[in-house]
Amino acid sequence: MEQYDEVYSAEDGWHAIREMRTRGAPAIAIVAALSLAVELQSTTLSDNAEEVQAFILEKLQYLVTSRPTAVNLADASRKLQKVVSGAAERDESDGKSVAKTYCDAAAQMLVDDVSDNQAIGKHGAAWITKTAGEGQVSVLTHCNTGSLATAGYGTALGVIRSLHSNGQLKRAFCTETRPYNQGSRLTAFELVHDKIPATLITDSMASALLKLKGHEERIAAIVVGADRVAANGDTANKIGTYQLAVTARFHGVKFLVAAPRTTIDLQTLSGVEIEIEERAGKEMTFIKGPRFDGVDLDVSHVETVSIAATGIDVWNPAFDVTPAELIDGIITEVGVVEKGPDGKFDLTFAMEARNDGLKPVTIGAA
Ligand SMILES: CSC[C@@H](O)[C@@H](O)C(=O)COP(=O)(O)O
Repeated sequence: MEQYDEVYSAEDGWHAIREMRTRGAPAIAIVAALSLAVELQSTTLSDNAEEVQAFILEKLQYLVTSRPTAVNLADASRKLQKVVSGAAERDESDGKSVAKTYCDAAAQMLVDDVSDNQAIGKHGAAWITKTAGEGQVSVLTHCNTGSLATAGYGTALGVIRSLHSNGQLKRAFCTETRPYNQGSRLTAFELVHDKIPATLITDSMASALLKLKGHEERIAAIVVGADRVAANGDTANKIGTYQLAVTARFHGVKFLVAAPRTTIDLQTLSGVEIEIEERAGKEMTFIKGPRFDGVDLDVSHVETVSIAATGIDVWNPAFDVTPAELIDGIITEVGVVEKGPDGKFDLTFAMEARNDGLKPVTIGAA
């Protein structure tokens, strides 16, 4: 079932993010930025440029409080604040022109995210096929990193889309991604929608999949998204990512992180500095689904049912941090960043690389 929620204000955007009606690091940033753009268009604004600037800054600061782990939102807020400050300082500026500059910059973020994802898909697919050699390959992914988590196309799912459109994909495997089931609800939906050959597994089946079917299915890589990549390459992503990286290393399967550079945070030096969001225990102890009368499912009646003993204590971190040492490459829109001879990632180089065609970069094998 597809349903669209309408967002008219920064407050609507904040709630859509906090309540996870929109989620995924890049999508959170874009929805936040656009929610304020919509509000600006329907608000009677002051003619005074500085007053409008102050209004926008206050709303951006509020939006950033919606969820802590994904850095894209803080990054977008910082960039938009800069754009707005520049507009307010221009001699001829007035309130309306400051608001228009904001709205144009927010709309451009949407456009840029889609093209960045397509470039990520292309670089990731090239790296994987070059590393795996002749023939089609399979890939395992976690959580949802597709059109429902970004402005469109997706990051890790963009790599899968790119492999599929090149005729290089044998099969995509996706985890259920407990406790919120982004894999079975969202990734599986996107894979079925795009008619990509795909198989759903529970999170606990990943090691068995690599051991029992890795060879036969030619599972060349586990590719995941990211909510924040620290300067040393440590990566915060959906809970369960870390254990996938451990099992990938044990089974000799490549482990790749696919993320636009808006997800790379050079201010955060390593994973220990990343704040991990803890969510309500009810996400684990209850599940939503159609009413079941013992024989048939009644899809017209969705109900929430308890799947755990009442009273049990629950720990529900939404993300974990995968140490850089377990990551083989970070796929960005300018190329795949590999470790240098010292065994470390140099993400500064990727952040400085240009993607406007003036100074093409090739990082890694892509
Ligand atoms: C391209 S999205 C990358 C990550 O944001 C994604 O894998 C993820 O962890 C999303 O978490 P969520 O809690 O659903 O917002």
